[in-house]
Amino acid sequence: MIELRNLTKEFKSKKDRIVGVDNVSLTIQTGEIFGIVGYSGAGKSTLLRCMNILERPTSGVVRVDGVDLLQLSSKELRKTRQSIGMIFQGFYLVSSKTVYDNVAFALKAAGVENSIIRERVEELLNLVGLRDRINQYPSQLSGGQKQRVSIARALANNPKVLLCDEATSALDPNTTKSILALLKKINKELGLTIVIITHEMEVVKEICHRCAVMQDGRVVEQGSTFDIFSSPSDPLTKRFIETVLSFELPAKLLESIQGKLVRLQFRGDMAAEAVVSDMLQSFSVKGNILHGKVEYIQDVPLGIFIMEVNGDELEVDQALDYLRGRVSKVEVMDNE
Ligand SMILES: Nc1ncnc2c1ncn2[C@@H]1O[C@H](COP(=O)(O)OP(=O)(O)OP(=O)(O)O)[C@@H](O)[C@H]1O
Repeated sequence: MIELRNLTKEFKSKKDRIVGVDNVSLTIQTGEIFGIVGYSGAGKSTLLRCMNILERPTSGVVRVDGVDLLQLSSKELRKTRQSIGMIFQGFYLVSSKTVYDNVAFALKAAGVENSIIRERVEELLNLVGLRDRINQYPSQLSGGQKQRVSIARALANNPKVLLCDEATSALDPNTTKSILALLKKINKELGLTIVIITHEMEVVKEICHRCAVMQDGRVVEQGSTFDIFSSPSDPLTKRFIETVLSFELPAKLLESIQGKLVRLQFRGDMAAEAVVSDMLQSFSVKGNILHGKVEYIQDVPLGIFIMEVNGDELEVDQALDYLRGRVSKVEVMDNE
């Protein structure tokens, strides 16, 4: 478990005082994948780097598995850091070393006996699907393959936690998916706690069990990924969600709308069509579905439909009240 209590990090120069992280408290459970999202400058990297004291907080508490990292001596901290692996957007592989040596380096640095290093490196490269590249150099690998090597290196000393600093931001969408699938696999197979910082909500949707949204050094909202996607409350969170769940209706279509434009949200596996057809049978209104999709958030379906409802105003309001009783959210949209 990672516990951050009232964590603040200030950067001071002669002229300025910048607050990178501002009084953040978070608890990340053992074995979960936790996402931290925010725009550039929100404080994500600083917060992540405070989790292994690469950045020393100005105040607050950082506890990993009950150990207060700020109370450790430098030697104890170096030892503890071996249980916290980290990967980065820029991979940081040593270009003059082979894949084997890049991974073996982490084991040698931790004082692992030479006799078992080869076997361990092969095991790690099998895990990340790169056993056949063992003698190649980083320049001979694609971005996704380089990130796989850096994951193998980060896992070399059996960490309990893996911190990922924008690990997929330099990769194309397909490669991003494959790296996220690998992170999901190691989370499941090794029970590893993973913390991911990203500015892409798609990454959170894909693999995070829970997430926090950051702005100006503060956490503005946190919760389960499904709850954050289905009921975001902070305006910034809403903006992030729209990057994944937005519906653009053509201007021409919006102009032609006579009735009320309504957004229905279905949680889980409620049958959207059945609810709408029941409504049409029970009230003398006309309904027309204009857009809709079902997104899977952590394997739970979240359905969103946009429809026009036409008819006598009172009848339309009653029909919408009926919908409110059957689906998780009904919003009347502005069609200007
Ligand atoms: N070493 C530093 N010295 C001074 N200010 C810093 C330092 N590191 C970060 N900051 C400042 O702290 C704030 C948070 O930066 P941080 O890099 O943590 O944000 P971020 O959300 O990770 O953004 P990005 O994705 O662009 O890295 C910013 O205002 C940044 O300029």
